[in-house]
Amino acid sequence: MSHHIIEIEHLRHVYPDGTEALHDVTFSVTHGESVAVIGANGAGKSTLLAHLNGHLLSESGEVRIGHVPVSGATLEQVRRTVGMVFQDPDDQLFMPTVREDVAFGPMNLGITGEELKRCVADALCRVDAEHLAEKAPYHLSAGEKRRVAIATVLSMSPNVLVMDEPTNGLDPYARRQLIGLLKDFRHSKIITSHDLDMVLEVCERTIVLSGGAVRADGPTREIFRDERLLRECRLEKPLSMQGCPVCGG
Ligand SMILES: Nc1ncnc2c1ncn2[C@@H]1O[C@H](COP(=O)(O)OP(=O)(O)OP(=O)(O)O)[C@@H](O)[C@H]1O
Repeated sequence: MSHHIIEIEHLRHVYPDGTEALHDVTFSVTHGESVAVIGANGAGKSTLLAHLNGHLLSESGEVRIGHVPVSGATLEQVRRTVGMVFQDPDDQLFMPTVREDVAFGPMNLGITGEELKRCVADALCRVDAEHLAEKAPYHLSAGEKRRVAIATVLSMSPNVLVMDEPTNGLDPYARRQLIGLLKDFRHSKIITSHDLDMVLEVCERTIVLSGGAVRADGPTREIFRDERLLRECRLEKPLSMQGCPVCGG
């Protein structure tokens, strides 16, 4: 049996207007791995993530979750395994209250009664949002919305967590909390972000996309030490690796 939870082979994506957003992308992710996908604006990160739970379907190439090829026929099975947190929390929250939003996923999986209550309470607790349970999602601050959006995914206990720009809009305290949460999540995770300091802390492996293609794939610290690669892909070293601007150390 393959030890890969995600396998992507020769994936290409062309949008209806002819933009080739992904070009021959191939990589796999093993159980428990934390992988960052980084790249400049327009590099293809969100397009790649959308293929992992079938929001976009491949016309050319293949995406497999476990042994299951992602296709129209396998969407339900795939989405039980892959929990996706979107870049914009408003795409994830649509019920009258936070509690109902967090309960929506597990209810669809057939969970009811006390078990459902436990799932919801546990997910809200993990993102420190129990006090928001009865609030309307559209009344929440940007950071609160993001935490609740994460809870809607955690409540389904996914084996793979996929997050598009998870630290966007978070204040430093909430960002720090989120980093703790991500480090505690023991299953596989794939994260896109321009917050390269968070990437350095959370992900042991980094894939660099440039112009829709995989430009590099390796240990995060090695990728960030490669100044030429970063320059060519319009990226910058994380601040924590840039040394002290005063003493040069
Ligand atoms: N619906 C669409 N129709 C046409 N082109 C699109 C569409 N969505 C994205 N693109 C194009 O596909 C390419 C990749 O976009 P994508 O959103 O995947 O990049 P990204 O790396 O996530 O960028 P960012 O860091 O800005 O979020 C870009 O050239 C973008 O203009």
